[in-house]
Amino acid sequence: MKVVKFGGSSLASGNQIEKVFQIVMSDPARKVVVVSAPGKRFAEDQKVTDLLIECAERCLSNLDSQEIVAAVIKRYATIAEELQLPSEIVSEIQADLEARLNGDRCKPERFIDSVKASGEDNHAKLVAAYFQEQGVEATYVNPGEGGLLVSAEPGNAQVLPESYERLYSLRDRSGLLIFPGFFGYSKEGEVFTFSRSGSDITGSILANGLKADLYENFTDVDAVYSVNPYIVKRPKEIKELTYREMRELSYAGFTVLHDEALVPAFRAGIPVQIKNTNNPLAPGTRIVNERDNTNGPVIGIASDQGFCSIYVSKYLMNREIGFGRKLLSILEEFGLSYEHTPSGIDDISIILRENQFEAELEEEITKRIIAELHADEVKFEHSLALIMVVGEGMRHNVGTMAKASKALAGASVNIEMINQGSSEVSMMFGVKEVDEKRAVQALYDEFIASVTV
Ligand SMILES: Nc1ncnc2c1ncn2[C@@H]1O[C@H](COP(=O)(O)OP(=O)(O)O)[C@@H](O)[C@H]1O
Ligand SMILES: N[C@@H](CC(=O)OP(=O)(O)O)C(=O)O
Repeated sequence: MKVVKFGGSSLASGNQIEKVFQIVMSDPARKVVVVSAPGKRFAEDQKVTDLLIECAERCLSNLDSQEIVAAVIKRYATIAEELQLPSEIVSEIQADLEARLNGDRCKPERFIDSVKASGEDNHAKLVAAYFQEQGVEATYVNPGEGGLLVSAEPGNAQVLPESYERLYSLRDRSGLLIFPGFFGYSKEGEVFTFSRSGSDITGSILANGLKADLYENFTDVDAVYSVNPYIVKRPKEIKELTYREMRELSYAGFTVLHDEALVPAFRAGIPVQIKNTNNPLAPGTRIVNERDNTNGPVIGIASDQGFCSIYVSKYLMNREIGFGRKLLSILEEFGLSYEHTPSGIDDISIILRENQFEAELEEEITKRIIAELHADEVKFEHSLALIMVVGEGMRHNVGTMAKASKALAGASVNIEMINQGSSEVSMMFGVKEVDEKRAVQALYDEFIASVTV
């Protein structure tokens, strides 16, 4: 039995949904279909989820949202028309969205989640209606009724462990099950969404809960490429990679799969297959527990922008008990989360996402670190990109770091920081954002383009 998830791009139009129908029907093992909200049909298009967020935020600010509501409804109406579905389905979607927009606004973040979740919820109903029109037994499943319980964290929900057992009973239902991605219900019965792109997480949870043989994730590319195709033209496709490799890569910028979408499948030992809705015969990429190391030390190179570092130095920092804890607790008090902490004898850098900062906060943090930790120097550095070089083979190869540094030097890229992950499957380089593309290309040429598999 297979759980199959289709992303927003795969469900963006009537024509795309027809392809989805053909794919699902071509394999009787495909039992559960997880759907996203309609995504972009072309580069400048807007995702329905983005429209819904804008709509909810306008409502909260008491601004007129009629135009955006109309744009959302138009997306569904166009799809329904293309699929020749009766117009009642669109009226139901409109009534549902209006009810949500007229709902309780006392807790703004929960209000936003309820509106946001309507994108997948209503699309699952529409997709189920289309399958039924084709004479197929297909039922929409509400995540609350189906057993997907999540923590009450708006926009960042986590699955509750008891969900898995509850979801198992979905196996007994007959026909296809059309399940909306991206959200679940708290124990109190309220809607909470995962973080953005979280329909991938729903698919993985369902694969685990239903003990599926395979979790297929259909998107708009033939495979996971060894590097972001927007940075390097026609990069090599990855045939197979491990959960650990993919988790590191998706965390570091391979947006093709949400970085939290691997753990549920991994825990149940279920392979994940990335496939293309627009080219379903392409084999895609398989994510498994172990693979043969046939590709050299590096399998993929991911990068992401928008980081900053706080560099703190103090002579004899290494001998001061509790220095790191005190430093991190200052950040905790400001509600900041950090990504990495490379350190030396007398210094430490803390890498954070830049979007958490405003200029005044920077000043306050600097003052507190100097006053409370008596640091010799505190320095903020902005506009950094992190590049993650990933591969299980790195554990068995000497000299990977030296080769990477040489490649970066050859491209005149200055390395701002280096961090070798304890897992030994990744190596991270911090560079200036302006150098990101050049650095990725140089590393790709060194480790991937030159290797023949
Ligand atoms: N290394 C990579 N391999 C493949 N796709 C990548 C990679 N890095 C980033 N992407 C992007 O991920 C996109 C697919 O993810 P996403 O847009 O979330 O699709 P969906 O709508 O199916 O959820 C691709 O179109 C591509 O632009
Ligand atoms: N629609 C949600 C959830 C999701 O997973 O979407 P997509 O499959 O289009 O990445 C979002 O945009 O965040």
